[in-house]
Amino acid sequence: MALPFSRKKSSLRLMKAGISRLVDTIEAMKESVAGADEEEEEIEYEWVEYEVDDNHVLEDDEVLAEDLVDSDEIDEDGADQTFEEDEDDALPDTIASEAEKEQAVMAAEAAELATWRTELDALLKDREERSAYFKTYLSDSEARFQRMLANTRAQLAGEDPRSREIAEEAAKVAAEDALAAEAAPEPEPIVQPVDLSEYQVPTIELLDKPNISSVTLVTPEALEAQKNALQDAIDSFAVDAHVYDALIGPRITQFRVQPGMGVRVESIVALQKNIALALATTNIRMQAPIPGEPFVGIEIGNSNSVPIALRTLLQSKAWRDCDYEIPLIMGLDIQGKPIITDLAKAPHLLIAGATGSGKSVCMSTLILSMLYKFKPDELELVLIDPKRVEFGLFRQVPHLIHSVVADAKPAVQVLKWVVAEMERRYEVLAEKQVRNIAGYNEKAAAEGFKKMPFTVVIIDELADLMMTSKGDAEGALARIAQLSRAVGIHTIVATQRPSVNVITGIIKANFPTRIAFQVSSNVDSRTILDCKGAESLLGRGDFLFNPPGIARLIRIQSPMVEDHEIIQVVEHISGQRLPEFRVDLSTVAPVDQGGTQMGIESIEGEDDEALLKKAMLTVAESQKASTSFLQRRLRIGYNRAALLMEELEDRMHVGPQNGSTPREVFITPEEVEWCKK
Ligand SMILES: Nc1ncnc2c1ncn2[C@@H]1O[C@H](COP(=O)(O)OP(=O)(O)OP(=O)(O)O)[C@@H](O)[C@H]1O
Repeated sequence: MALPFSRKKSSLRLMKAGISRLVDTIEAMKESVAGADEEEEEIEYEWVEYEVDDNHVLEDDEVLAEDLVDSDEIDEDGADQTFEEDEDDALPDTIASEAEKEQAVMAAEAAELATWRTELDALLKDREERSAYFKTYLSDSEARFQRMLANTRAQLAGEDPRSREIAEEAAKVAAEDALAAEAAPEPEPIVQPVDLSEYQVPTIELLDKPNISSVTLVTPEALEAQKNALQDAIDSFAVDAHVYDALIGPRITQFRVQPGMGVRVESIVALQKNIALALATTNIRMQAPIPGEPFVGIEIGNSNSVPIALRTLLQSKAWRDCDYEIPLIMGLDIQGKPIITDLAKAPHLLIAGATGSGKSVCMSTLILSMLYKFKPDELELVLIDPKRVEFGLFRQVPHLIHSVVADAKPAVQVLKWVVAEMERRYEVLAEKQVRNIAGYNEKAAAEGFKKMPFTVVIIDELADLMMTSKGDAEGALARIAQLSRAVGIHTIVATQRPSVNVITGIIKANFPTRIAFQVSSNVDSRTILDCKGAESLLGRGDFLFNPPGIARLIRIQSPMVEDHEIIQVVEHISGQRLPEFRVDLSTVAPVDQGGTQMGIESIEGEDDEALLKKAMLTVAESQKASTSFLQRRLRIGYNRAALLMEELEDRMHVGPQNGSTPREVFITPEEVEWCKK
């Protein structure tokens, strides 16, 4: 048990006194033993003197040896044997036993002494430690005191002591950094800095000139004829509404119809099929009402149309005056007004539409608008093209940080890399104490360090990624979509399969800005836009867009870009600089192969094939097709039943969902007899 220092000190004093007393005792004993030896020698010596002096004349008081002892006790030499024996035996025995005792006592005391010495050593060590601690404490206190003194002096001199402290701290950190920098070699920069001061963004001469002026979209006569046919159709159903006027757009004409007093807009909407019949057209779209206007809009395709040139839009005032962070050219609206959106605000874009509806052309337009705006050090591009045909023309673009990804598996890995890059960027922002990329780039301009580029990931077919590894692809996309806006990472994702297996709830929730090209059914339209309408589009670049922050859809015609235009632009910029790929997939975890269980492919798995056969038999025999019906009859979950129903629809065994009307069933029990085998 450790004693308090004061008590240890006093016990030390006591021990010291005890030791000195013990040493005195030992010395005294030693002296007494030595004294006894000397005494013995003296006696013997005196005895020899008596022997030698034969002629000695006795004095009165002297006694002869013969008087003291019997004559037989004295030998011939006169020596007294008895006495000699007594002296030899008795005296050394006493002394020896005495010495033994003393030795035992000494050994015991030496052991005690050793114990005391150990304790003493421990106490001394403890004392040394305390002394070292108090020395450090003292020097710290002195430093603190000096600081206080300096602060007080600074205050007296009218300075802010905190600024001095901050400066001192900064100097300390700088010194530590310098030491660390000396110790660790400078890491190789991933991308070698390249002088881009000479870099020229492409000129509009590289794009084709528009020839829209030479085409009459709708002749006045045709317009008048359409207007009359529309009015007749409305009148023939005894609905009080008046065709007010028409707006002629690049692809469609919108007739604005004003309902009469007390007429419900629904009564006009109900005439959609009849109006299509009267105008001998298929694709009619109605807006009831046109947001913010007292009209119902009836949109009919123009008899003539001409592709819109990207060049026209790049020359427009809207583009030139645009101050968006990442401006994207979308196209022309119904009135022929250029529509440009800001990807930084979107901040991600989901594009869906049937095959051939114009998605790839639209994505090429979006890429070109970025290439016309950004230098390679301002924008990084990642192009994922599982179809292998769409982005091939862009493979030399210097903005690319990975070669165009053609396979789904590496594509998912690239997405994982983007997640890691996003996290790295957050650390960089934190280091510079800024909240987002805009703040970082402002600071970079003010302080002269390198700006952070925007990164845009463009995926041409999401379905392929979802089939390869649904879990990983969906997880990575959701994570990027949720968090990457602040660090300047954006995604544009397209698919031609607008089913719930591809555009899942998670994807939809994270991609609020969506584009719907023409789709085959209103169910697909609802999957993409949460409302019908995309099934009535005209195809070839005609799309509906819900812009960020606006709660209504805009109908837009996308510009057309031909392959030779893309080639010319890419040659122009790649002639100045070639891409330097910095994405390192070896740093990313491998792709999870188990992610397809819930995907589209799962229907085609062994167990699911059996389930699909059961579903076909059930639907054919009952002539009923609804998800909840399948759910009950096959005793499966809702998601699985919905997946089966979708598959039945894809295989044209059942019709599409049409509001509350039951789906049509196109298969008979005889046709699916084979499913029983
Ligand atoms: N904006 C447009 N203006 C005029 N024509 C267009 C436009 N967009 C597309 N087209 C026409 O439609 C065709 C198909 O377009 P695109 O390849 O973009 O379709 P897609 O939706 O990507 O099809 P898929 O999903 O099969 O790749 C084009 O070759 C072109 O002829």
